[in-house]
Amino acid sequence: MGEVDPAFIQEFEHRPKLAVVEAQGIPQIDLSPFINSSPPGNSPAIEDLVNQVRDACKDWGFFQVINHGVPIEVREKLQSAAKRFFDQPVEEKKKVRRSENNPFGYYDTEQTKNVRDWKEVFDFKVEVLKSTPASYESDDNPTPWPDNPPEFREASEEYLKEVEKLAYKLLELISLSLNLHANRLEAFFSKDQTTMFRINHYPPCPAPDLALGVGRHKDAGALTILAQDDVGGLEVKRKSDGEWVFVKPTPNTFIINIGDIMTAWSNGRYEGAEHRAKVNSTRARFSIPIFFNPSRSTVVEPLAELRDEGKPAKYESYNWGEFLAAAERNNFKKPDVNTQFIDFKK
Ligand SMILES: O=C(O)CCC(=O)C(=O)O
Ligand SMILES: [Fe+2]
Repeated sequence: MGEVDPAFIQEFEHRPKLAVVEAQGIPQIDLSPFINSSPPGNSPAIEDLVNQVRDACKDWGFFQVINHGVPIEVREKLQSAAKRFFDQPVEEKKKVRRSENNPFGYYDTEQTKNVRDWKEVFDFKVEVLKSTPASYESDDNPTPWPDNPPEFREASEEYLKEVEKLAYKLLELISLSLNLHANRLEAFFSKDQTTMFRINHYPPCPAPDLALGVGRHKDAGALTILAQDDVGGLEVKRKSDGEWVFVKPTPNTFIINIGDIMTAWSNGRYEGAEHRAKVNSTRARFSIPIFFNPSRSTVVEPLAELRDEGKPAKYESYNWGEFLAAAERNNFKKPDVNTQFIDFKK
């Protein structure tokens, strides 16, 4: 990306510190009791796991998981395909670029809060069997799959299949942690889900003290499952003191964070945390988030079981399909003028 264009420079208060705060990092949770038993019973191990998930969602909005059931080979295959794709000349990558009519594909001019991000991305559509026509805007845009590397599509689809299983397990755990039935959230995802799969590539940056790979933000969806490589750069804003905390890369873990939809469903019991990605001057970094999102027709609102007279709804209802359509439109033209989740806070 060459020298640092002023469009990448963060305002002074948002510039990253190069020193790393690592103490008291996000919780690490071992999913083995839940992954290995199907259906999971009511054992003390499960109860303990559910308690850990509840604490992590409340205190951090973020956690890491180990023994998550996703085979390492599937992840490695995608990581090497992604590297081969992004290693190509930019003209090659632009053959599959995002366009005004199709929000999927390659993109290298993303902004967060009106400042350019030092990254390039490839966004995939998660194909689902359509049982009903989408109610808001067509979502008929297929992913513009690149010819090279030839294994890119297969590696992506295999990875998605495995991570989706993990996502459903996490939805069950989160439901249990909110004292809901394990399957309470599943129906929101069962048809026309709008899950989005992204590969972020952060090239080395000559000014890692001025720019960010991704500026501070919260994820708008329900749940994000992120794989990061061994370079490191993700920072989470710790709720207890507002400090930016580095998420140390740990091999074969996934980073889970709750998004704004979960904040609304839980009626504020859980709240997604701000996070950002730093860059560095020597090593390129990759991260692969899957934004696990419900169907377009979902009306997002605090779940009935989690509101009553003592705890009235803290958020207005909103239509996810409309929200997403506005975000997709604005993202191409003028980022960050779209409706924000915070607008729905009562
Ligand atoms: O690269 C990372 O670690 C974070 C990426 C991220 O937050 C996002 O793509 O929403
Ligand atoms: Fe994010």
